[in-house]
Amino acid sequence: MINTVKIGTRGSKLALSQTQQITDQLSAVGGFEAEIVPIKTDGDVLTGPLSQMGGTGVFAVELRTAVLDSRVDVAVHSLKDLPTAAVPGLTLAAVPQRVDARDALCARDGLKLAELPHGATVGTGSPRRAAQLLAARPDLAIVDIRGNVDTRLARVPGLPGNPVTDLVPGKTGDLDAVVLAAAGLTRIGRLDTVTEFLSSEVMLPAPGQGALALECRTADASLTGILGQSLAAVDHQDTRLAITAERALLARLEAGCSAPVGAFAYRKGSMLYLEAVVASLDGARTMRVKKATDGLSNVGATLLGIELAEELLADGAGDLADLAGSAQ
Ligand SMILES: NCc1[nH]cc(CCC(=O)O)c1CC(=O)O
Repeated sequence: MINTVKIGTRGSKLALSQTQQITDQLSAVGGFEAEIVPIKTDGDVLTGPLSQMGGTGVFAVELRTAVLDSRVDVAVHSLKDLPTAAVPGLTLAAVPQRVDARDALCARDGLKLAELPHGATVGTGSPRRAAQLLAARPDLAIVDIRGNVDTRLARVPGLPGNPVTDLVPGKTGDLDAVVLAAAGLTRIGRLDTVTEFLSSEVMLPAPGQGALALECRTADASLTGILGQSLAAVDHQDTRLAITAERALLARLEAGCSAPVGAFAYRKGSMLYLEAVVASLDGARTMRVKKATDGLSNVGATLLGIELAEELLADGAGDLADLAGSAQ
């Protein structure tokens, strides 16, 4: 029997803030004490372009190991950073309600995407974002950036909340815009930097973007235990359906987290819709598909994802993009 529930998370400001919120909910529902335990992950330690670090799940592996080792009882992940392959001994016990899944443009001088000057510099480390930006605006100069959300925002001069800094190439104030997930900006209280929320016609988010994943040891997921019950209470069925479809598509494409693949699913009435895009890295060629199912179950959602992936593969998505997402 667990007395104090240990909740593992990455140590970034974003991770700590989202973990604090969900921990408050969990302990309120379960009536137990909870302690947040920051775990250092490879993704925090390694430097270099994220898209070249190879492999999937740099952020997730250490957290998962900590749960398996019983250093913590629950891991809180950003769902989009969680590899699709199941890990024996771990259960995805809760997927809380998703927040805004969109990507957001944070540009200087209040500019929107269409208003950026010809050849403007836009920072992102994500091939998915780069490809879709270039599909909309082939003239843009995409700059590979990484670091935490505040570090990325600091690259754009004059954004609300940025520290007052000079232009330092490669560091501060040197880009016209950056693109980040609206969810992350909300969670650290910096949504006021957004100059445009990118619509799904322009940019489909990463599978799972805006959602969290709570993993625990399979033995503790049982609904007879207080932890399993509390996790079940924060699970959100529509979000789980959506992310199940998105992740099934990603898995069937055998695409890594840095592949130029976007996907977004949502329930409307009695139907579950799934939209997806696969793009060449230069944005010159994109394939977009959409499909719906009335099978509102995890099996129905999984089949939807698989079927849409197979449509993309039959249309040649594998030739369009390096889906394994290794070298750029
Ligand atoms: N890969 C980094 C990452 N992982 C989760 C988020 C925040 C958004 C979310 O929870 O989906 C971010 C930052 C970003 O993409 O801007």
